[in-house]
Amino acid sequence: MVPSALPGGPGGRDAGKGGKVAVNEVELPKGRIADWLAGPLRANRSIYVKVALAAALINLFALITALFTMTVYDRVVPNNATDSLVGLTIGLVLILLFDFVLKLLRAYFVDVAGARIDRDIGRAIFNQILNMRMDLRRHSTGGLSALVREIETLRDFFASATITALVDLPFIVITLSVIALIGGWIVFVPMMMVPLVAAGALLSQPLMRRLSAQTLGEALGKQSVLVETIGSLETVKSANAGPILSGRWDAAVSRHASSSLRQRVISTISINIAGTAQTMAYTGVVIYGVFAIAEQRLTMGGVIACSILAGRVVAPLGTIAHLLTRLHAARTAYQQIDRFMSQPVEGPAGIGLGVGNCDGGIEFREVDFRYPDAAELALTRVSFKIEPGEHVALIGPIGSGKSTIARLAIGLFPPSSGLVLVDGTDIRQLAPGALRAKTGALFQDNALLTGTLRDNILLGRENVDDEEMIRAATISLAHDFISKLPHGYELGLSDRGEGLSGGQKQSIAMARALVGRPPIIILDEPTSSVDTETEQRLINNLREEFEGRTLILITHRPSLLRLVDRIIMLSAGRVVMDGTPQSIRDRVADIRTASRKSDGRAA
Ligand SMILES: Nc1ncnc2c1ncn2[C@@H]1O[C@H](COP(=O)(O)OP(=O)(O)OP(=O)(O)O)[C@@H](O)[C@H]1O
Repeated sequence: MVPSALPGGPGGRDAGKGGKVAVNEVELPKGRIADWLAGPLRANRSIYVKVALAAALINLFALITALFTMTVYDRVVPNNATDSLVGLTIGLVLILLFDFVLKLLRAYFVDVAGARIDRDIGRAIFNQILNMRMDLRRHSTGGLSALVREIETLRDFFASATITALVDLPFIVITLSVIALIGGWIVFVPMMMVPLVAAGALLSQPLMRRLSAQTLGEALGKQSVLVETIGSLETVKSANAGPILSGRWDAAVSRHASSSLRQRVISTISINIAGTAQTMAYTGVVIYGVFAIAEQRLTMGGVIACSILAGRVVAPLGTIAHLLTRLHAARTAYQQIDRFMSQPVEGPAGIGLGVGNCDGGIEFREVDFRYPDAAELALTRVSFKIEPGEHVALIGPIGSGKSTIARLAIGLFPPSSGLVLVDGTDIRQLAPGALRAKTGALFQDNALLTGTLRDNILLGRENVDDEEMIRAATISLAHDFISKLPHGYELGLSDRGEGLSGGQKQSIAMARALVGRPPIIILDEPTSSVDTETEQRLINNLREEFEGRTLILITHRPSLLRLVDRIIMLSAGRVVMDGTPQSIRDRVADIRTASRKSDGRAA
């Protein structure tokens, strides 16, 4: 193998602790937003400036409209000055037109920013999922997909009323100043509403924070049940597991419904406090105005302008109260996504080594391995060296660690201790993609993806030509049935290869492992879904195919052992025998004879 420098994934950061659905509050590093969120927000800076500008102008127009009303009542009505009214009306219509256009533009820009945030954060999370270290995986499939959905909560928070509300805040002070200028002490009426609304919003915060975390955790739990059920519908039906899953679903839904109901009640209370305060400010100004007019401290137009402006003071507070209730949902979503995004990705930090000419030598040196959260080691002190071009079978009872070795050999999991080497290089130094490009692997789940048969065979090796695809499919016997299909290799498969039999799926997965002639082939139970006659034909095809390439074959089928020149036998995660098929057979026979003898003596 000739290592070459390749850009690897981002460097590992410390993993946070995560629960499947438990959402705990996490302290964020103060004053710093993570790059995955800060980047998209920064990229939208110019849009936010436009939105802020539009919001500022809209506020200004609101002030002008109030002053227009005052002028009409104080100057036009008493003097019957219809000429001035025409001029004022034309001015107002223009302002209203501007206001209308600006509000449309503001909404449009906010949506554009939202769509970009969605796309950028979504891409970052998807890449993190693709590169995630399997040993750090803590989320169930449903939990993970629910987490991705939380982007919407963040998007809504950052791309909607937030910016407008932030711009509205300084206008509270400006509007209060204008009220004071027009009506003097009357300004205290709307001013008194400010602490009332603020207190309503702030008092609900601790509860909202707790409820947001709880609601999100329960949403993840609900999604887990849903995804698990849909993904295993056939098994669920055949095992008659419907009632159990319905029970789980009902429990998850009612837990989620009850906490989101509580969250909504609290949020509605603080939003209604703001609404009531707005009405109180308006009517308070009118009542105060009656006395002010009587004492000739204020004109009728002044009172009306002040009442309109009083509403403008309290309205943004209402928006902020609403935002504060959403802040916690956004904060919880941010913490959860950040915890996931902070997990180290697979592959070496920074630059990973590429794999040039791969000879195909594989070595396990004193490898211990424990699955995440597992009590027992799945592999204990496993050592073996497979020379380039050697054909090795891994055999042993179920759960003895055969598939685990295959997973470690292609770097899906790093060893807990010890070394896994390919051509003498620790695979933790290799870029995972580069290593897997040199490996053809068939695992037990034979996962096929949505797309054509061609897409599924060429998955990850799109540069391979049709001739090579058909060659691989012919060897795996997939060509036998594909050539009889009306659409042939263009047949579209739906979710997970529905529409194909188990054996057909397996032969497609086998063709995928063989296509492009990778120097290392790993086959985990490659004939578990086929009949003995097909298996025999496959063995004949594969014998020649494996010539000069390294093969790790995991099997319970003795017939497949004809393809290998060495057998490694595992038991309870340890290598118990390692030798040629003949030597293993002899030793097994010796052990059986010895055990029969000792049984006989005991009898
Ligand atoms: N994803 C996982 N998380 C936790 N433990 C696992 C996981 N996969 C396997 N194990 C455990 O690791 C041990 C080895 O499993 P492995 O799949 O390697 O066995 P195997 O020899 O391939 O079995 P089989 O012949 O049934 O395929 C088993 O005890 C199993 O329970």
